[in-house]
Amino acid sequence: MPCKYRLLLKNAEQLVLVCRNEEQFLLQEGMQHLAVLEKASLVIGNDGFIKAVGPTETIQNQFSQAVFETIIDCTGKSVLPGFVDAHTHPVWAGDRVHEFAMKLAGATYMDIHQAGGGIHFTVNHTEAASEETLYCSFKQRLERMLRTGTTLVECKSGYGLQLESELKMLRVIERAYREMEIGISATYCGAHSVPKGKSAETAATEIIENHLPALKELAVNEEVHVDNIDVFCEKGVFDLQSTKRILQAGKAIGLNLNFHGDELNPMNSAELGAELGALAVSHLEEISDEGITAMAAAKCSAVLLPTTAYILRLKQPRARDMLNAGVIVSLGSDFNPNAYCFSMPMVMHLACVNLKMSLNEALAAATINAAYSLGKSHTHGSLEVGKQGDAVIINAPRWEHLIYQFGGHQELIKYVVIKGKIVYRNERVLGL
Ligand SMILES: N=CN[C@@H](CCC(=O)O)C(=O)O
Ligand SMILES: [Zn+2]
Repeated sequence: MPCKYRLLLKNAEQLVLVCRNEEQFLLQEGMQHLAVLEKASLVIGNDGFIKAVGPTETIQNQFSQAVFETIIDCTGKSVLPGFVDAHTHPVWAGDRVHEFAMKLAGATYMDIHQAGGGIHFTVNHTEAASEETLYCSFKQRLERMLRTGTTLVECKSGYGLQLESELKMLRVIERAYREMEIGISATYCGAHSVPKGKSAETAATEIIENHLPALKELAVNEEVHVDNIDVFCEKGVFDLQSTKRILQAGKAIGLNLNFHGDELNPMNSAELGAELGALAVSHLEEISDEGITAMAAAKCSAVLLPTTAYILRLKQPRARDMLNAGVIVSLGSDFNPNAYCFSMPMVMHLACVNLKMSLNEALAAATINAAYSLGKSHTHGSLEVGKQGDAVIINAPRWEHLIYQFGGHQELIKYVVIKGKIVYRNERVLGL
């Protein structure tokens, strides 16, 4: 009886493994020299995991008797690992296109927030929306992410703030986790803003005493699972002390710490993340030198979000200083009603041009390092034997085209594969 496999990706011009020695993250030199095979093939088994990767001829000989459910001829094409989007806010109602115009006219993010817009605007609309409505728009957003090559995405709650509304968002995320192919890392972000009429301190106490026990119970009953806990640690939102209390309580119920910090003002969030053993801190436009040193030593990943700095015209995160200091740099789209971008290829392009990262660094940050920031780099983020078979096949002989052609991903991406299944096939692919 011949052995059966789910998928063979045959004879790619370039097959980008990213890494080949089971690295959990890449730093410095490792990010500069990614593992890339020329004229290579990849085999994914019926369990959805990678069984073999190597030169076309070697794989052909090794699997000459095998039967494949699907074979994709990748001649003239390149294969990359599916992208990992390390930071998104994708469940909400009420877009903020009107605020985009206000920002272009000079209003700052905090001007709008303090006037009751921004997150508050979205919280009001999300509270009024039914679970079904939220699910429908969320599902479409996930499909749009998938079409840009994202195969694992971090999804935050955080437009509920009140327990019932936060739980509604988490149920919506859980439903997609169960029903959709795209991988999801779920984040409780009830401390995304301080509810009107409350102080940060009382809001923190409410979260610690009511929200977190409710999450714990839902997890025990296997109704809703949450992977990470997030806080918006910012001047005028949650101060350092309230952030610390919430994160410590989250850690005590087994959640990974992964929070917003040092975005608009220097808060010592990076130092706090390192001290508490956070997996990641996001934004970091205002990080201190000490924060950079502390994050590098603690192996706390910096999730950089080039779309936010671009849209809000903030100073750019100091990616080069972080990379030179040995910080594990990751990337996320920050998709939310303020930064309406689904596309990791565009995020990588912005990271190269505005954050001065190299192409290789940007790809490592959007794959293996982003997976690390979610505690998933043992299964995701590279094309290595034993890992989940998530891949992006582009119609170009060199993988760099996907970053180089700004916004060109819609015509370049031919297939997106998750666990060896084709989850997106693009009929609109054109030549270079
Ligand atoms: N900075 C805080 N949170 C989001 C924005 C959320 C919103 O404005 O709705 C961010 O990561 O950019
Ligand atoms: Zn965010």
